[in-house]
Amino acid sequence: MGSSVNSKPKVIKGPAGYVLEDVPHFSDYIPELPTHSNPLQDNPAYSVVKQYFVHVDDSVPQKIIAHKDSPRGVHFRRAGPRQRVYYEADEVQAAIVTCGGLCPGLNTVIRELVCGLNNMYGVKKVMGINGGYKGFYAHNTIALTPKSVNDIHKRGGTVLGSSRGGHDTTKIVDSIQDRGINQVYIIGGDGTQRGASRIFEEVRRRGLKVAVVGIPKTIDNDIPVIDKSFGFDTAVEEAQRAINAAHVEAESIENGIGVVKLMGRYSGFIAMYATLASRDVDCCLIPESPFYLEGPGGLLEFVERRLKENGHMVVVIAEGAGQELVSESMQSMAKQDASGNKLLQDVGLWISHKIKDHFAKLKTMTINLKYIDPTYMIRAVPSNASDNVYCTLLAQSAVHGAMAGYTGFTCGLVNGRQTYIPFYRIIEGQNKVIITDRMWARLLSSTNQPSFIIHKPDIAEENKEEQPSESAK
Ligand SMILES: Nc1ncnc2c1ncn2[C@@H]1O[C@H](COP(=O)(O)OP(=O)(O)O)[C@@H](O)[C@H]1O
Ligand SMILES: O=P(O)(O)OC[C@H]1O[C@](O)(COP(=O)(O)O)[C@@H](O)[C@@H]1O
Ligand SMILES: [Mg+2]
Repeated sequence: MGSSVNSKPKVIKGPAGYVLEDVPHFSDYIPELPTHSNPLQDNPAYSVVKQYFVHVDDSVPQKIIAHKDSPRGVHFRRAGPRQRVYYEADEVQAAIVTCGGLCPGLNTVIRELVCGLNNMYGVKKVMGINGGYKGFYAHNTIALTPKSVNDIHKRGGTVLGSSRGGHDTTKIVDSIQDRGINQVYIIGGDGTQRGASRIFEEVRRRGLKVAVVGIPKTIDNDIPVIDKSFGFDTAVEEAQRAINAAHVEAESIENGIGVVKLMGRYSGFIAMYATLASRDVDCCLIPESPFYLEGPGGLLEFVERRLKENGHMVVVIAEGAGQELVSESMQSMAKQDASGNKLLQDVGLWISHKIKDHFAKLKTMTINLKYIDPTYMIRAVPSNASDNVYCTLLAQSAVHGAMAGYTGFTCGLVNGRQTYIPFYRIIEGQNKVIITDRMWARLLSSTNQPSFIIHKPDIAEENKEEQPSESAK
């Protein structure tokens, strides 16, 4: 593992409560590095753009809703090309690595990093690290050229391969030094960005001129601060196809029930957006909103009612929903994957059995339930048009930032603008659906499903027990 003394956050304060949570720069720890004029100023495609270079003081506010007297609040550095760069083209040896689970758009980001480095800055030496973090020290590298990556954006997955676990900071930074790498582009989710932050700290401790740049990836959309992660739109679109199939099946048979499981380990964004987009879903269950099955206000009562009203229904369940219920009923222990993420039980299968058992016992209604699990199919598709454009902008922002000498940052869209966000802000928590926010209220009103809060008998009982009696006060 690297240095235990982490670099301090760079926070710059201005008038009227303005705060810039800035990102590290080579000049913070390496004095008197030479700079060069940005080659983009002679590039015919870009040289015509007025004010193509981003002003040094440009920043993007984290919150755009403002009150008359409220302070200006937290800002992030605006991404984009700078007038001066810290590398000459033939000096750069870039490396790209993809870590964690698959996500639509990974290949587009790889392609646009390679093409962006080459076309905008004339960088020819780009290598791919094979198979995630452990590839730095356990596998051979792959040479990447604009020609070799030309068509990869049309394919799902990652041409570099990926993995969980295997993050060894010292071995990774040794490999970076041994291979002469001076720009590292690390594409991955929350776990990956934590690993990237450790790599940055070790690189800085060793005083190396190596830009460490994170590009946030996760179809779960659970990375904080940023508007959304790439591949999320594609995943929601693909989820629609599964929901459609479930609806067609359910509608075509008496008392038909379609159950669709979608990804979302800790955050139910895909399930929520797919439900809102589809209009065919009767009930959406996510990890953030606990539910219960039996009794008044429970899921089974609701299923009965919907079948009586409509003759069919569709349930969408995020894989991380109701995990406590599944563990309770199957008496199983919590397990972890190689990266330390919770390994989930198949809640879709479990809930399908519970619904079937309920109606079998009830004997008054025969149901026809079809369970669809499209999770890995959704993750493996190539990105759609809007995600492709998003991936391109992210990759180009990453390249501009590294060339300008910034390091220890993740690129991200904040209020529709590309920004550079310090690692510590990205890894401090997880983005979750807030069930007291308007979006979840919109969902509840569109499905008319129970909120599972008011009537839960157990909660009422627990509350009763927790109330101290008059004599105990
Ligand atoms: N706290 C951490 N410190 C260092 N590396 C980590 C940490 N958490 C995860 N990683 C590494 O990041 C990589 C991807 O993490 P994982 O959680 O599997 O996926 P994701 O990045 O998509 O969340 C793995 O190789 C894992 O070892
Ligand atoms: O089976 P795998 O490949 O470990 O991945 C399953 C997990 O990967 C995800 O698709 C994405 O998670 P990460 O972004 O952490 O990789 C989760 O939704 C899912 O729980
Ligand atoms: Mg993750």
